[in-house]
Amino acid sequence: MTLLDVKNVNTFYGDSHILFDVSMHVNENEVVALLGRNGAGKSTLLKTIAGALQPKSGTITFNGKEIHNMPTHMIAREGLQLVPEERRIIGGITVHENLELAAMTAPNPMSFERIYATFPRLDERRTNKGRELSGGEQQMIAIARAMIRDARLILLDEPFEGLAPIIVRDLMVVCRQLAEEGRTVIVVEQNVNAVLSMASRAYMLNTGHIVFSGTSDELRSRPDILNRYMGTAA
Ligand SMILES: Nc1ncnc2c1ncn2[C@@H]1O[C@H](COP(=O)(O)OP(=O)(O)OP(=O)(O)O)[C@@H](O)[C@H]1O
Repeated sequence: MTLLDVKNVNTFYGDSHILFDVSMHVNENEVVALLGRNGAGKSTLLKTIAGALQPKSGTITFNGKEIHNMPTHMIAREGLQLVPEERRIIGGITVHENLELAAMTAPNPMSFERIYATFPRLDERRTNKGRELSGGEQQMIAIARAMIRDARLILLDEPFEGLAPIIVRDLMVVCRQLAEEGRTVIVVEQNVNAVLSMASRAYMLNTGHIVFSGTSDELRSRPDILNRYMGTAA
């Protein structure tokens, strides 16, 4: 079943036209990769889907409901959560308090024990302040907050950026678990190999246009596309 349907979306920053007639869809339980060079419009698309930016035209339907005119907090209540690149962990409070804050605003929060079972590292660091955490641990909290709010669709903006390979491997396992638990994930990443090994399908954005959509296997077999739009062959 289609969970998210983006149709002919055009998004602007002021007079700057950034997304051009972007269409994509995501089925329930899929992990879908969104790829493209720096400045291609990936974050802009995630923000548009999450309601942080309003498209000038086009429609976005989530779980059968039109969401493109809804404010972010209402879209979040519908079960769609953006995990932004900058993570936004609160440094002055503990790991557990960061999670409690997320749970407070959720209609059906997930139990802390399930979160800690998924992230044993956070369990060990429960009483540490946010500012004392490594980049990987901060990313775990950012994903855990979306899980605690019981999001059906999680938008991950460059979750592996700046993280050590061993942490990336752990987070990739978590991303796969999210889909196995019945959640759906869109992941923006520069790390092509990592993201294609998690995602079943991929979209490529270039200067605000979708220039490829297909399965991860199809994209892997097209080094010409990877070279042209990302400057890298997977
Ligand atoms: N707040 C803003 N105001 C004006 N232009 C912006 C703003 N944010 C981004 N842009 C521009 O929009 C275009 C798309 O940016 P976006 O951040 O969506 O790209 P991206 O594919 O996510 O790249 P990156 O990997 O660098 O984050 C770029 O040309 C960028 O300069």
